[in-house]
Parts: sequence; structure tokens; C-alpha cells
Amino acid sequence: MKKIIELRNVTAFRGEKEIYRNLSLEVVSGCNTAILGPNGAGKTTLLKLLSREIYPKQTKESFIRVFGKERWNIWELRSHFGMISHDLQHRYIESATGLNVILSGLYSSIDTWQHQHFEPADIEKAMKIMEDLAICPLRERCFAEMSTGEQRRFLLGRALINEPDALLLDEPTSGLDIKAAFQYLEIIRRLMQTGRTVILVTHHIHEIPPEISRVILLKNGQILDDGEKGATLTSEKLSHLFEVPVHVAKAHGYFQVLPAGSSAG
Ligand SMILES: Nc1ncnc2c1ncn2[C@@H]1O[C@H](COP(=O)(O)OP(=O)(O)OP(=O)(O)O)[C@@H](O)[C@H]1O
Repeated sequence: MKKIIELRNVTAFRGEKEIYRNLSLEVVSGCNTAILGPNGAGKTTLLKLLSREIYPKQTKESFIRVFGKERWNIWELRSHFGMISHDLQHRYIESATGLNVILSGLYSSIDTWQHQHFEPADIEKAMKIMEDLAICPLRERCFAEMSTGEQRRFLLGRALINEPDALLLDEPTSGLDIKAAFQYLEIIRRLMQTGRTVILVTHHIHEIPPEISRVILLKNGQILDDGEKGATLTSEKLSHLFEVPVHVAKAHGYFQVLPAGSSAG
């Protein structure tokens, strides 16, 4: 199995604070994986390490590899790995139109620029993606004038234009209402069902779709547990992870947590 991400003995700091000490972790192609942890667990730090916004401490035994390589040409990397983070959503230029958001993925830029060239085939591909994501009518609309759910779908389209093998999603449904969240999760499920590997980083149990088979529990920069979803998302383990007594409920392949001891009123 191809390794998508591989961290070995990674020690990393944010400012003066050590977030990870000798963290080792790998995710292989075809194994949809969620990384679940409470606020402050180190999830954003992990995303920043993978996107090279921060660098780990250099030691002989440590490395971070994406698709088997430590050094990447960003142009090459984007066709393998699509990242959709909240940082990206915040950084996105508000005046960019929907179509340009999608096209900008081809250059990994924020909006498109005059010096960039797009072939008719690129436009056609962008149109097809917008159709698939049900956002075609918004192609001329400014990013700032879209709902959060629409913005998120455009950012997904921006990643998909490069036909990445894997997607890394940061809290995919946060900020979305129930309908938008369900619609977005259905799209993500379809992508997994048609062969894309998803790595999902979150503190929300309810946004872990049925197709995610492996869950890694992260707390204070350490892996508390790592394994098959049903064995990981237990009331006992999640109570320990979130430091509050919870009861896990399951339905239709999804999991949800309730306060432990609560009863139907
Ligand atoms: N620039 C910084 N300087 C010092 N400490 C930092 C810095 N940035 C983050 N931290 C700390 O690092 C720890 C991990 O933060 P990180 O943002 O990776 O957690 P997280 O799991 O993404 O949390 P959340 O779910 O709240 O986004 C936290 O304790 C945080 O306070």
C-alpha cells in the first residue's frame, strides 16, 4: 500500500511550546482515516507541518514524507494531495469569483492572476466539477457573497481540479447548518466511494462518515489510541480523550456523543 503521509520521530514547536515529541504516524492509500482530538491537541500544528508552514526539529531519525518524498515541488504535490483547511477559507480573496476559485487550484494560488494561462479544457473541467458539486449557478458570484457551505464546496472544487489521490480535510462541516453539512458529507462520501482517500482532522465525532475506517485519537501531542473506528470511538476512550463523561450513540454508520447518564426527557 502506498503511504500517503509518514511522520517519524517528529518533534515540533509552536513558539516556545513543544507540541510534539517523537511523534510517529502513517496513513496509507485506501484507508480513510480520521484524526480526532480536543482543542489544543495539536491538530492544526499537524496540518501546518504537512503543508510546510512550520518545520519540525531536524534530527537524524526524524522525517515527514508525503507520498514517499520529503521534498516536494509544490506543483507536483498538489496533484497528489488536496488540502482544505480553515486557514485557506480565511485567506481566500473575497472578490474572487466562483469559477476563478476552482481554476486557481491549478496554480495553487489564491484567486487567478493575469499572467496565468488557462486552456479551454481547464474551463471545461472546472465547469464539470461545479456541476458535480451543484455550484454551477454561482460561478460568477464573489467568494464573499457566498454562504459558508458554498464557499467550502468551491474550495473542494479547487482541490479536485488537480485530481488528487488524497484529500486532507480540516473540520469539514464546522460552520455549516444541518442541510449544508449533510450535503457536504454526501459529496465527501461519494469521493471516498470512488477511490479517493480522505484524511479528516476534527474534534467533531458526528462528521466522521461511515467510509472512514480508522480513527487516531490525539491528545496533548500524543497518540492515545489508533485503530478500527468501532474499537476507538467508545464511550470510555472518548470520555478520557475529551475529559468529560460521554456516551457514544451510533446510527447509520455515524457516531455521536451525548453527555453520559443523560436520558430521554
Ligand atoms: N504560536 C504559538 N505559540 C505557543 N503555543 C502555541 C502557538 N500556537 C499554538 N500553540 C499551542 O499549541 C497547542 C496545540 O495547538 P493546535 O492549534 O495545534 O491545537 P488544535 O488541536 O488544532 O486545537 P483546536 O481544535 O482548538 O484548533 C495548543 O496548546 C496551543 O495553545
